[in-house]
Amino acid sequence: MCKCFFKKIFVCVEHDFIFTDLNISPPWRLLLRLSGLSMARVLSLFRPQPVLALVSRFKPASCNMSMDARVREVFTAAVEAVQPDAVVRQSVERKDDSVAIGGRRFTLKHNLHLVGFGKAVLGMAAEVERMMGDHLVDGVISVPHGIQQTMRQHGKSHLLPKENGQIEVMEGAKHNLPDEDALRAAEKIKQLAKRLTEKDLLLVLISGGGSALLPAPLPPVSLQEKLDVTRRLAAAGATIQELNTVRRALSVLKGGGLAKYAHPAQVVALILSDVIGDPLDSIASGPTVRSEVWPEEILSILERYKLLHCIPTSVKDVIQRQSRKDNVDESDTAGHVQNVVIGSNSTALERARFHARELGFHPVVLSPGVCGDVRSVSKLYGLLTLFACSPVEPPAEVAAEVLALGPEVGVASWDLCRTMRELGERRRAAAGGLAATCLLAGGEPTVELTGKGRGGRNQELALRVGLEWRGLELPPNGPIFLSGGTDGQDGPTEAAGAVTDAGLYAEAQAQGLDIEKFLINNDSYTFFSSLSSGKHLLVPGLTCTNVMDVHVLLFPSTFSNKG
Ligand SMILES: Nc1ncnc2c1ncn2[C@@H]1O[C@H](COP(=O)(O)OP(=O)(O)OP(=O)(O)O)[C@@H](O)[C@H]1O
Ligand SMILES: O=C(O)[C@H](O)CO
Repeated sequence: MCKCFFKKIFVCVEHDFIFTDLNISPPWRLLLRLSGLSMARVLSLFRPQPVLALVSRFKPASCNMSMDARVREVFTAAVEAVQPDAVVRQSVERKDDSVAIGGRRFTLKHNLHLVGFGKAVLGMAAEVERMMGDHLVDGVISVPHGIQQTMRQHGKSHLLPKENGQIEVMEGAKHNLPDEDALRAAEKIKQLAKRLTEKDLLLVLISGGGSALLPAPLPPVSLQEKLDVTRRLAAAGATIQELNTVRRALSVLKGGGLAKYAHPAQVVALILSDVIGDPLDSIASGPTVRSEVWPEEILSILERYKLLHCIPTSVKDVIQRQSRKDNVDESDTAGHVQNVVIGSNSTALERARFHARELGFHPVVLSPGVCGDVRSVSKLYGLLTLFACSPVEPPAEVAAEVLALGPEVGVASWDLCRTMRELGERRRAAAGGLAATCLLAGGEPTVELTGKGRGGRNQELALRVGLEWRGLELPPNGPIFLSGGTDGQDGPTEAAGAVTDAGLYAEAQAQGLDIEKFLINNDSYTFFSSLSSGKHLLVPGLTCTNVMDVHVLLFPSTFSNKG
């Protein structure tokens, strides 16, 4: 009886989830509920394209599904939540001749203009066109080289704007580096913004990769000079915040410059975040975010990475000239710019959490901000595995070790304590066995490149977790770990990441593969491709979105077949 009640509540929440996904307003929701239509029918009526993918998510969890299939399903659900069209649908509400975004309503009078830059904006633009195409006057988006063809090949044509519509799609920034094509796109975007009046509404679509797709160096700095500086900084290990602080200082459009050009039009930026903590000024270097440039700050970043002596004079001059560049004028504060984060790693983790529960696992979310070297991160997951799996209470030193790792991996003590407590409670409840639990995290760890092999941070992390598990006494049907990039591409490889189980080390040994040797050469892709015909690789193809990485660690139940 009690179980039935909770099931009903669960189904209601799940249905609300679908309604939100489809952007169906509350009165329609009520009508649809009363009509008794099945959710599959609702899905097919309102959104035929991804119907199969969504319907498949709502099939009951099969007891016969392998752990490998389940961990991959949780990842797929995470990526689905941040599909570019879905995030736009969920945050923009069109009603007659008006649109509500981020709690504000704007009147549409054939006054809508659109610009965008980043790896996910093609699909975002296609959805804006579907929802508001009748009021759209013009649009220019700057997207990665070759992305339209790739999307057609992957059967994702619904994420492409209409061929002869109002949106001009410009491809550039080959290999994620600013180039002449991206420069031309940036100039067109600037010109469009410049033409606007106070009657206009400019939608700015922003996602990861936007910095390289919107280059507009401040004269006399040339594109090549700016590229050289950012490249050297990246190679020296600068963080994305440091990199983009320098980019903002050398750019006409970054750091609020685009919003300044669009003034006095209303500017609304829809942002899909690919930076830990969603700092608005760092995502694509914040072209709609008011920013101040402090020469001392830029110079200290360049000094930190020992680059001060080798930067061109033009760059030095531009930095010194801006004693205090305030890129957005005061009218900005009067509310003509609105920045709205419409999707992030947390959005993906939230859906993953939901789906893990559907599959019968108790979800525990560690943090969406895991960073630091993959060695430290894999050590953390090794230690947390002890909390979930050890037959007796782990010694106090283990908790101390976890807490000591916190600052290195960007996770607060509070989150670590909460996670250890929850894992401990699950273990105690299972009285010496395992309780079906799903540990989730996200972020962007780093790899120190020492070799010349092929790999990526997700595959290397999965491999290192396999190594951490080597010495532990884990049940044969024990934990399974997945690390995957939500963009579908991990480093310069075809895979998004990999899946590791407790038997990985023995499996590699049996096939004559020396894990340590592969790790020294940063050759994780070659390792996983060679092991058991690549069955541990995660290869979803390009996903057309990017909210960094997702980590899923599943512990099965040893008390029922469910695990
Ligand atoms: N052989 C390798 N093994 C492990 N990691 C690698 C290897 N080669 C490159 N990498 C790492 O891959 C990262 C680049 O990967 P990727 O192209 O997925 O970038 P990204 O950060 O996801 O890009 P974006 O933020 O634009 O989506 C770099 O941090 C680099 O250190
Ligand atoms: O484009 C960029 O600057 C990075 O992807 C961070 O948003």
